[in-house]
Amino acid sequence: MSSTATTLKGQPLDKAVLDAMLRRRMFYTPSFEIYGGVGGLYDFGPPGCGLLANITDLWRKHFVLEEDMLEVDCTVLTPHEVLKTSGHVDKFADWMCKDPKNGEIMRADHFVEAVLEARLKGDKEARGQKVVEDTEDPAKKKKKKAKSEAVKLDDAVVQEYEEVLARIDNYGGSELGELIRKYDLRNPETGEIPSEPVSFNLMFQTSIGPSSNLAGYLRPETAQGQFLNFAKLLEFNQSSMPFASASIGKSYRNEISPRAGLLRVREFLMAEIEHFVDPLGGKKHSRFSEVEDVELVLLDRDTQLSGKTETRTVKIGEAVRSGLVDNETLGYFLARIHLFMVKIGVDTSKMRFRQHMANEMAHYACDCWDCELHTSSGWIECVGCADRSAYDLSVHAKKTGAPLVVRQRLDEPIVIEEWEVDVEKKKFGPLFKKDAKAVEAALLATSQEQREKLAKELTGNGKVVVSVEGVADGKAEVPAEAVKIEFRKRTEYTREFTPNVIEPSFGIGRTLYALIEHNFWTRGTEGGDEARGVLSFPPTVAPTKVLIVPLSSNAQFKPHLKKLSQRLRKLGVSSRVDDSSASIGKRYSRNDELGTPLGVTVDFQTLQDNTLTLRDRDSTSQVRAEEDTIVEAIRAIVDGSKTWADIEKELPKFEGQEVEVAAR
Ligand SMILES: Nc1ncnc2c1ncn2[C@@H]1O[C@H](COP(=O)(O)OP(=O)(O)OP(=O)(O)O)[C@@H](O)[C@H]1O
Repeated sequence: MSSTATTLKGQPLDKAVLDAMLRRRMFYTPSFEIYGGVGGLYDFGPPGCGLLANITDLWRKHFVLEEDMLEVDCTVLTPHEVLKTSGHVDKFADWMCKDPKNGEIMRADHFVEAVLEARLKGDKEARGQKVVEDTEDPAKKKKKKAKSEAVKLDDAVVQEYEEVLARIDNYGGSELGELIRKYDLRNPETGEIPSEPVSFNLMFQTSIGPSSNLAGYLRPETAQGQFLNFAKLLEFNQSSMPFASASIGKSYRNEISPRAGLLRVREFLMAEIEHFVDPLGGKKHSRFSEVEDVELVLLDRDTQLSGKTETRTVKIGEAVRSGLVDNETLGYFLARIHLFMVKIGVDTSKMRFRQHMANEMAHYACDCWDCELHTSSGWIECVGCADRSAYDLSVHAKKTGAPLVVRQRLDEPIVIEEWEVDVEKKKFGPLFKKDAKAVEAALLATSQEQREKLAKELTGNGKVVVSVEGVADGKAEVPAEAVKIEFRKRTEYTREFTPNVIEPSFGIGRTLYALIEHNFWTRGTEGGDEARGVLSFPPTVAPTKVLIVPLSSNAQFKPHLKKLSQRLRKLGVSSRVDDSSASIGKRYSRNDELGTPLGVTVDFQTLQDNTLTLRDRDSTSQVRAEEDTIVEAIRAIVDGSKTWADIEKELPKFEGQEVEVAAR
């Protein structure tokens, strides 16, 4: 597949034309623009809102309803302690470096990537080879600044650069610093080597309440709220496993250098699923057989490690059987993500699933695949699908002492001999006051080995000393009257385990933008005409489904327009009347740019026989029939039960207005 961006009809994508159209039609617009704007913040206009709402509605139907997921809506404001425990306070960071001359702050990995790519481009130019733009994600890069110079490189150097680029998401701060020094990477703007990369936490910090002593953050993902509600959700689900929770909501990340429109912003809509599964039994999925023949385009870890980006098309059943995808549940969700993307109108030739390399994975993940969509900004991660193992539930349980576990009745009881800790809760309160819970949690989180040692300490010294995070000196002394540690034998009738979590995490804004590019094309460029943009969204996601146009401003058309709008409204089909003075062709063109799939014209013949014309956005062909038939055709197209080709076969073709459209 070529990595240059093309339109739906294979034309080279003119980003400037598309951007101008999106601005003109107010899909989205920089926030606070009249104050100069703030990087990475965007407002959505009417068609953008329609598109967002339809994508999230389809998402809810495809995942939440189809799979009986338990939807929750948790708060954005999150106390420090929660995100400290989850690891975000310490690890949710990118590497940042600074130009010593002009003070410019850059994301270190993006900087290395941009400069190396510019050098490779220069090498190709020097060798007289064709340069293909956008080989990777320039949304991340200082593309404009990293201009290439036609300088030939050694073959070995080219290979080294390519290997670095294939693993660019894999480096830590010191490695990025080493690369900068080793390859003498300079900011093209100033000719300077940037400073050593330092870690920059991406969370927006705030304080909750007037006394400012409860530190908090705007959540960087919706996941934590779902984990903290796990025990209640399990109970809601009658303690039955596996099950999934889901949430749609805003998340916030203080990106170092937001750019490329909606692709890297500081406030964005996420739709996340946490599927809780028993870690024993190979993480099977009961509906895997329904998707095992779905073919996915995969870019695996080993291919990337060898510095390549070749993909292969594999049935997900095969990928799981061969161990390429770790387990059925992960595979099931990759296939379901693929099917969702197809449903909303993503071009499958511009979609791939890329496996994360070991160091690239988030601090909690044990296997991860990204669904990437190709755009004019290269390959963009739109969905991350990670196996987060038991990480989150375990750390929150350890910190709070809350039992974030599943208890299952065993068919055969088992006898267990082990060290047990009994805490005298009544003594703990007066002894440790506000730290009581943390001390208790620390004791209960001890391993069998530690308990054996502590038991000896308790008998020998009449007290134990345990490490407790967040208390003075990081330690607490627990006297023998407050705790018992004994080796006991017991019969278990239930099994207790911490579920593992498979998490598909969607960025709706990125998906929306990629969808726009995948459905964009232009017509009318033949014969020197100005290009007219079209967005060929599937009817289900199109912001407005029907444009209603009267032939002229004649007052006699008004009752028909009103009646038709009301009928469509009753069917739940969104429509807009355009009774402006522009020609019918212009009015249709305007709506082609908004992605409106159908157009109805009310003309003088309507007044006589109640017939209407119905126009298809993509082919511009039209049919004519009586109002009831047209309304039924609209309903069928919008709910997906019929296509335009079906309607064209059923209803008489109409040639009249097309002449006017074409002759504009
Ligand atoms: N700054 C952002 N702007 C828009 N969408 C985002 C942003 N960061 C993440 N997302 C979306 O949220 C999804 C899940 O987030 P995740 O933490 O996996 O992203 P990420 O790996 O940090 O992304 P990236 O590496 O591009 O920064 C991503 O697949 C993406 O669609």
